[in-house]
Amino acid sequence: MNKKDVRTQIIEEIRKSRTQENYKDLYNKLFESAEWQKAGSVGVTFSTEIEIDTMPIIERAKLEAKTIFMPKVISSTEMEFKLLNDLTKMKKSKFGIMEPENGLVGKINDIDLLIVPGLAFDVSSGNRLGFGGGYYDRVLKDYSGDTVSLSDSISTFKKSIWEVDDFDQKIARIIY
Ligand SMILES: Nc1nc2c(c(=O)[nH]1)N(C=O)[C@@H](CNc1ccc(C(=O)N[C@@H](CCC(=O)O)C(=O)O)cc1)CN2
Ligand SMILES: Nc1ncnc2c1ncn2[C@@H]1O[C@H](COP(=O)(O)OP(=O)(O)OP(=O)(O)O)[C@@H](O)[C@H]1O
Repeated sequence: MNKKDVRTQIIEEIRKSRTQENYKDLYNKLFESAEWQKAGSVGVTFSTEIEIDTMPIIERAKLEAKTIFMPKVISSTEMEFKLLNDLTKMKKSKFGIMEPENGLVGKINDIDLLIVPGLAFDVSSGNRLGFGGGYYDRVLKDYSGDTVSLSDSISTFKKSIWEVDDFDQKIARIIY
């Protein structure tokens, strides 16, 4: 199937049947992972209502005094990762995503662990289907740190049902 159709199908499924599945296991697996434990800095999004809530991850990172970076879209192809702290002002983007408005911009390879959002994951290959901006594909191309994604039952596939492109970047560890 083409990516667009798979996105539409998955978003529809999430809208009708994600009953705030119990994500505690996913968070716990993340916090127990070696990638998380050794990360001094993490890159994490501010989740939208159709995504797995990232607030527990942000809170835990704060508690563990990790440096937190959050993406902000700056053009149709680029996003930057801004340092998140008590001085950060958040603002809703035109795509409806809360993003940091101010703050230092981090270099991508200063981030030890990127928690990568997505709509669908092929857990056998690490292939990921995102929301269609290609933002993470571009970032991950030049990124050498660890990557983790959390995937609930709707988003988890044993094999990609979408067509995988050459520019698609794999996720090193999918927690599901
Ligand atoms: N919570 C969260 N934040 C995130 C991401 C994410 O997946 N989740 N991103 C992950 O990359 C980046 C933003 N991703 C975006 C992906 C697509 C479009 C976009 O162009 N949307 C168009 C429809 C495009 C299409 O249909 O192909 C639109 O809404 O009009 C915007 C932002 C950074 N922040
Ligand atoms: N490395 C790259 N260089 C140039 N263009 C790219 C690159 N990676 C992706 N793109 C472009 O981005 C567009 C969207 O890609 P794709 O549909 O795979 O996004 P996605 O991975 O689902 O989105 P996201 O990463 O934002 O969550 C594609 O049309 C592709 O042309």
